[in-house]
Amino acid sequence: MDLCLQTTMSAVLLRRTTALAASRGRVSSTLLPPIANFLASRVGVNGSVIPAAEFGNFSCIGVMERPSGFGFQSRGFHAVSRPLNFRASLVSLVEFAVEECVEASSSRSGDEGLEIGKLGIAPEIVSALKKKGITKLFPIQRAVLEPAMQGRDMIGRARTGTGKTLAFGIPILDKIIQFKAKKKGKGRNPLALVLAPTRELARQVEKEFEEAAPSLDMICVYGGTPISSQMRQLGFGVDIAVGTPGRLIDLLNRGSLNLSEVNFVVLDEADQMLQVGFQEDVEKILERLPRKRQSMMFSATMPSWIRKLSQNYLTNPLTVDLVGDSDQKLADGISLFSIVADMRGKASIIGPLIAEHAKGGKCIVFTQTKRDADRLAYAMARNFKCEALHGDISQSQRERTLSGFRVGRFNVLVATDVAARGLDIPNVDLVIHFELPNNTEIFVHRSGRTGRAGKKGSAILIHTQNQSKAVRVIEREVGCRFNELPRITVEDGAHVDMFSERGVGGRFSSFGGFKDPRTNDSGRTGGQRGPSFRRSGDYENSSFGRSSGRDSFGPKGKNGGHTSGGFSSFGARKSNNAGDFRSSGSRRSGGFGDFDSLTRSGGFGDFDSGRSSGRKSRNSGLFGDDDMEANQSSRRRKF
Ligand SMILES: Nc1ncnc2c1ncn2[C@@H]1O[C@H](COP(=O)(O)OP(=O)(O)OP(=O)(O)O)[C@@H](O)[C@H]1O
Repeated sequence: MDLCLQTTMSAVLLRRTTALAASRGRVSSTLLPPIANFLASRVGVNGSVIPAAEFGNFSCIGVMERPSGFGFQSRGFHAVSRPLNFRASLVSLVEFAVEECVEASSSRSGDEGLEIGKLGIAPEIVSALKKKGITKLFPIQRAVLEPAMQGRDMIGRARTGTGKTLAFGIPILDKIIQFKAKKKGKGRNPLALVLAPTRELARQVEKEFEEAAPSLDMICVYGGTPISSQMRQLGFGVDIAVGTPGRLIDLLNRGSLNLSEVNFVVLDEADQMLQVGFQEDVEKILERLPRKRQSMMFSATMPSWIRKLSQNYLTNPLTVDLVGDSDQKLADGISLFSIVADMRGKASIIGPLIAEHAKGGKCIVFTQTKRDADRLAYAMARNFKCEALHGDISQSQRERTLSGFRVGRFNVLVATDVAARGLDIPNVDLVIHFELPNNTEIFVHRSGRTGRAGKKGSAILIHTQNQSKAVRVIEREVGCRFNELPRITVEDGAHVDMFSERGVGGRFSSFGGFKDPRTNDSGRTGGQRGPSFRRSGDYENSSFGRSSGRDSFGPKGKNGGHTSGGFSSFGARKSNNAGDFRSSGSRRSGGFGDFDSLTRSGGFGDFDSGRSSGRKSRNSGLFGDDDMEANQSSRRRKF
């Protein structure tokens, strides 16, 4: 019988679940079946349903079906475990965790009992996580743990920075540790494979796995690094392989990588992995995996097309969606701002924005193109210690740049969307969208580099007056509201010109990591060294903090608040020339010229209509040799 595993529960049902839990006070574990039956009867699902709950702004939809028996028996993996392929003690303890989810929804109170140490997870993982200060499961981890331990295929969606890596990591690591303990031997071929879209993300996932399960042997494979050492390491034997598709295919083709024993495969950032142009590579890899395996897809964004497409790769997938369709899709801690600037003045307002909003922490500025990342980083180097990150930068420099940013050697990273997804860098307090992203998914991911793991942060979208309509589209699609910042005027002397030929091409166009060529100042990290500015009264009075619901949509008009006078010490030059870039003669293909597409495409509201039109061309030099930084100039802007 076809087990209907993807069940949509309406908000009403969620509330009923919550109300049910609340009406009974502390929900005992014995209530789970009645709740499940209640939900099942309402939604007409023939099976059991994990209660849904709300965690603050998290709408938790956890739907579970009867055990399908689909698992790992074919390889004898965990063959001696219970019918559901996991240890009985864990079952009851995970039920307890679910119970607490229900309770949390009613009381919004603490989550005692969710301690990882009490869930029957391998002690090695428990103590390793404890060392990192991780002692309790985050909601997505709670929701995923039980079905993942059962061996269920699944689609997992939760907001950025909410712990998806460990959500799929803990069950996989636990199973492999148990398996190895029983087998008492060293595995040769990987038992788990995680595919990530960028090298940096692959490394991060590997690191997180390694830290959580130090006894397991991991390999991380990606381009731009010598393949021979990866081949050697594979020869010694590994438990888990993490990598980007291009290098994985290379290793497969050379016969160094054998995926025939993979029991678990994860597509991290699945919606990017399955975009047109990238999907073929992923498929080539999936074809080499055993048919019987557990497959999971995770992302903070799951456009409708991916749910349909996922049927090709997953068997009876369970959807665990903590975002939902109607809710706002950004992490709770992110305050959103927008600011109008004309094309030429944009670079000049970044300094004031950083000084005001980064609060001494780190800032990532996202550009649309690699060239603009170089130009802007170069131009900003006058006042800030900053570096560029994009796919044309050598891998070794990319790694130096990222680690320098992590440790605070410099505090401003100017990056293309190669850094938009997944990267978990501590203390990023501010994200600046220097240009509109191509679609709302990218907006969500870029913004999600701040406000992670319950922390607070700000994201500022810079746009021209002409792009106001696109900003409204983002608000609608993401379910958020921008607080508009007063326009910033810049004094002539303080103008940052990213279009002067000094910063174009040549020296800085294909590598990052440059220092301020003029001051050679290496003392301050991220501090503003440039012209001073001050806040206007307007600015102080503007309301900060993202409004999370429609009720808080203020009375401010669409473009209200564009008063001059913000940062009045810059005030000599007041820019009213929105759009004048087009006539400046500096227009480059694929760069700001893209903004024209706003008027050309006329395509608002098509965010969910299909996949990105990004194309991958290994030979074009527009991509790293294997990761998935899209060629920005070839992408169709959806706004
Ligand atoms: N249970 C937990 N308790 C405390 N911190 C946690 C927990 N789980 C994960 N974290 C931390 O939260 C941060 C964000 O986790 P992670 O990178 O997995 O988020 P994500 O949901 O994958 O984000 P993105 O969608 O941006 O990829 C990491 O620093 C991670 O170590």
